[in-house]
Amino acid sequence: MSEVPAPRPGCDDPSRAAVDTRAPGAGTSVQWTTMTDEQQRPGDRTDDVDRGAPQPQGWSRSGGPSRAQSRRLDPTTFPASGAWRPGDPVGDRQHVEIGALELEGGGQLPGVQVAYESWGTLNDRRDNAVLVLHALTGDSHVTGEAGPGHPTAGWWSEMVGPGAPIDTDRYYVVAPNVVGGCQGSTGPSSLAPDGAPWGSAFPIITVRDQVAAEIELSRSLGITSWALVVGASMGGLRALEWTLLGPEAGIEVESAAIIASAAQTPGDQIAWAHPQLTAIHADPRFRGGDYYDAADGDGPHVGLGIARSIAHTTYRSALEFDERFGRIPQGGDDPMHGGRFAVQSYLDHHASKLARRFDANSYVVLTESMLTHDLGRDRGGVTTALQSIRSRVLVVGVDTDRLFLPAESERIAREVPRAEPVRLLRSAYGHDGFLIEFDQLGPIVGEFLAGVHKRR
Ligand SMILES: CC(=O)SCCNC(=O)CCNC(=O)[C@H](O)C(C)(C)COP(=O)(O)OP(=O)(O)OC[C@H]1O[C@@H](n2cnc3c(N)ncnc32)[C@H](O)[C@@H]1OP(=O)(O)O
Ligand SMILES: N[C@@H](CCO)C(=O)O
Repeated sequence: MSEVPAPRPGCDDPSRAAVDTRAPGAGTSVQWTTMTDEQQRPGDRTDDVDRGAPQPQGWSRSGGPSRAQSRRLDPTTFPASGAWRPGDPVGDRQHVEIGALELEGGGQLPGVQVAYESWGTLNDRRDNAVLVLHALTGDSHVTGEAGPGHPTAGWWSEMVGPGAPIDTDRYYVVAPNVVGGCQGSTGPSSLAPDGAPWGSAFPIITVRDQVAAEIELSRSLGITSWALVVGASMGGLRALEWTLLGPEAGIEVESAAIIASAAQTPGDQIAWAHPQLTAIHADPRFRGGDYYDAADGDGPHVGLGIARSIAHTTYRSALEFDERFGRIPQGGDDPMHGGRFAVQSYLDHHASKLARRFDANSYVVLTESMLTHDLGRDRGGVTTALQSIRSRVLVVGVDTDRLFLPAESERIAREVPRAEPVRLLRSAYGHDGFLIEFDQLGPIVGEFLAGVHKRR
């Protein structure tokens, strides 16, 4: 690797993770972190995904070390669904009812509600609105603390706020929860007209359906022009669709920023998603999608956790895993005696975190919407669709992204008439670079937005 980023602030915080001073990563300037057993919270001690009944420890029948070692967590720490439900603390959410949504695949989703958060003030000219679109397991909590109603702190606090690149002293920022998700907009955990959660009956929805709901949200808010629609990853898919569906619906998209995303989901990404979906479907506690009345610990947290650990692998880079974790065992574990390597513990940790805060059906519904994403569908192909975009467009990729390859970003920048030359974040972190490399991303987005404003 020719270039590595500077050490990240916060990585040296011993309460967060122990600095790994062992061989992997030595010689690079990246301050990789890992974590000792002692620093894990008690509930996460051997992390994380319930792997079934306790296994015998000790020696195998072959006389060699046994592979079987219990890593069982208390399954009751996993809710059947981590979805936000009516009656839960609303936090900073607001809700609008948009009625029935006609679906691209046919049929309709009745009684749709969109939950969103907003910051700043819409000016008198109504030309300072910015729409921020979250990724697969993100939500409307773009900035702000974790707290009642918000399981995680804002995922883009460095990007959105007073004086930030998307300056809420200047712009009115709106972030909806995606339809099909689990944080307050209608999704599989919502109640269907029969009064029971949708579960397995929730229809297939597409990225265009999600954007159609966001267009109705715009109308409800009286916004007929967005200064910027910005999204990363799955949010970038929606932002791209916005550039075409918005104007068709009479809503201007003055500019769009498409970050670590693609115009059409490639086969490689479909392949990565397949075992994730299979893991959820294969979990007997998924029950085909009808698990909402299950007790804590009796929901599909195993399948969802496996899906997340596969996905998380694609969100990071091979370089990081090799240099940050390498072959280091986790804490006192001995992989020769059934213990884990640190990278396994790390993936288990992210698996269990998501399984506690997300909903398995939403994971399936949103992943499927990503798989069918194709900007060119019914528009004469991707190139024709990209060439018909009239908005100013900023395209940002991450050089080590192995999920949304930089070539996907380059294609968008090449084909969209008013796109700027592609910008690549240089990062060791892969796809998640858009959640980490704020020193690079902040100025890129901030200057683009300032330029849009200036050119008016
Ligand atoms: C646009 C959107 O909508 S984003 C979607 C919503 N956000 C997400 O899904 C983000 C999920 N989180 C992540 O992907 C990452 O944590 C990021 C991108 C936010 C931050 O990345 P980084 O700062 O590099 O964090 P990293 O990947 O090292 O994870 C840190 C966690 O791993 C834990 N960890 C590190 N090493 C180990 C280990 N060996 N064993 C177990 N856990 C470990 C840390 O203790 C820390 O735990 P915590 O988050 O519970 O405090
Ligand atoms: N960490 C992000 C990556 C996918 O863009 C998410 O979970 O949504």
